[in-house]
Amino acid sequence: MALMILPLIGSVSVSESLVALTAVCLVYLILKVFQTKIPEGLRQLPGPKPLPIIGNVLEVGNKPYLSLTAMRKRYGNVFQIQIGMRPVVVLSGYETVRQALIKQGDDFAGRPDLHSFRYISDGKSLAFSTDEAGVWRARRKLAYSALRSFSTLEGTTPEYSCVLEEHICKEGEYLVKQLNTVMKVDGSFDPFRHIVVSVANVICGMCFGRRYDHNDQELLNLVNVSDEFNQVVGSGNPADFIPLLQFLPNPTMKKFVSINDRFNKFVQKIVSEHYSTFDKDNIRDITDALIDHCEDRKLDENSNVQVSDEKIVSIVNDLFGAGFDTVSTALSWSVMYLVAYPEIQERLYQELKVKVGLDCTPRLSDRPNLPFLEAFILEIFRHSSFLPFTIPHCTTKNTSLNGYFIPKDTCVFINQWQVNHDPELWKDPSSFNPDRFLSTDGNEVNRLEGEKVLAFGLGKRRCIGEVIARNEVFLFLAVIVQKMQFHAIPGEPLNMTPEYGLTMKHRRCHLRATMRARIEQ
Ligand code: HEM
Repeated sequence: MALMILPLIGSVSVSESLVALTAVCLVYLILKVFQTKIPEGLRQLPGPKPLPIIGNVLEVGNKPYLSLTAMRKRYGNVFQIQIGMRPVVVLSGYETVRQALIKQGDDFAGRPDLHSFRYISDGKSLAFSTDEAGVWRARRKLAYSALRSFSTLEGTTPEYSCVLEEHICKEGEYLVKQLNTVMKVDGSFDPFRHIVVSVANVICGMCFGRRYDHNDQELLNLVNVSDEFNQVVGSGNPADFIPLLQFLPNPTMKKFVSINDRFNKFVQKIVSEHYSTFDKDNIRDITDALIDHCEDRKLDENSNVQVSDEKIVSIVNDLFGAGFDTVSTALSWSVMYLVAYPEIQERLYQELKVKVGLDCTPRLSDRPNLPFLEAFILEIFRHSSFLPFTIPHCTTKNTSLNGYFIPKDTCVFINQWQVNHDPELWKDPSSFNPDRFLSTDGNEVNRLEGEKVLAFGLGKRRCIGEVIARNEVFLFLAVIVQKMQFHAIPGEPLNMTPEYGLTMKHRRCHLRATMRARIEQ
């Protein structure tokens, strides 16, 4: 999940623009009359001058993480742009982002009321909706505790420390077999296509108590839906920024609604099956646990925050949706970097060979013994910054930051990409160098350096799946690097340029892999 917006001006028609022009004049006049006064001692936000209707979209362009990083050089860590008719405050710089999201966390914990957000999970999304603070907090707590209890449950056999480890090890081993088979049949494979099914199976196991075959059409359709979702929201919905367009025919919006509809139907079908087979004495997965919570809550007369059953059960949409796209993207990028840096791939393999051996599958308990793999993962998050922005935030009251006044209900973008490539924070930020995260003897990860990488947001809205995600990326990578060696197809150069979207992905491509021979020991 990430920046949902930033419209491409090309998708607005002439008639839409004319109507919007009239509207903009009216709104401009109204805004002038009611403009909030800047309190004494505070300054007005700096930023580029906006054009009527379109604001600064031309300067922002289709790589906003780069253009907004460049603007920061001119306007500083807190500045304002206008997207369409909506003012947006852009935050950069590690200390400024920490100040806003941690020290002034409550002021910046809201979500903007964007038209398109109303279609995600039928407007009941935990991550995207404008739930009032008490409701959002109660749902977030519930989601967090469901995730925690269903990932730390005991595995089906004592060989696994927990069910999360069991799911990842089994799916990782299955992925290796699958890639080996595809290599034998086709001679190459599309990494994302296979990784996404393996990762989806881990979160499906926890949320729905089921897994899908790598050729299951229902799941593959859903994965494609998520790919389209990413593309549509990445290019933006003009109606989010020029409100009048909400009432006019809008092809982008139509596609967006249909994509969300297909996703919701997939989850809804599984949830209905759970309702009809629900047994209070046999809670099978997160969906059951949420249904059970609705039942228990009805008995709890002291509960002071009212959250509807629908809003409780729909938490599973967020967990499932957020749980596979992000982790698959991280892993798919990791494989691309392995191929781009063969000497790093070899070092990772040697570390696994020495510290874990080649006869047993790696486990979560191996994490402290594999510092180079940990450093590699941190550098993937930093260098790719595949979630260049957090989900947009919104101010919950009139506030100030670094001496600038920011009114209530202002949309706020957090530029994670800028922090991860800030030359004041990182030596030679554009080079891919996992060693930057290792102690001088190479035996330990430098945790303080690691904490500066922004991938999961910070503070009140920080990702609730972070621990699971980090464990998944670690263990999947350990399993596949131990068993396989990845290469580019000779004569086909690797394209590492990210495609802007909800999560930034590499262009779909084909790679090769060979099994590591066990006799190499
Ligand atoms: C590498 C993997 C992942 C990355 C990089 C990531 C990153 C993020 C980011 C940047 C946010 C927004 C933070 C903000 O608005 O300030 C977020 C929110 C969220 N993430 Fe993740 N995430 C990942 C995996 C997961 C997983 C596995 C789950 C669940 C199983 C998950 C569930 C959520 C939820 C529910 C929210 C919304 C929290 C809220 O609005 O209160 N994420 N994530």
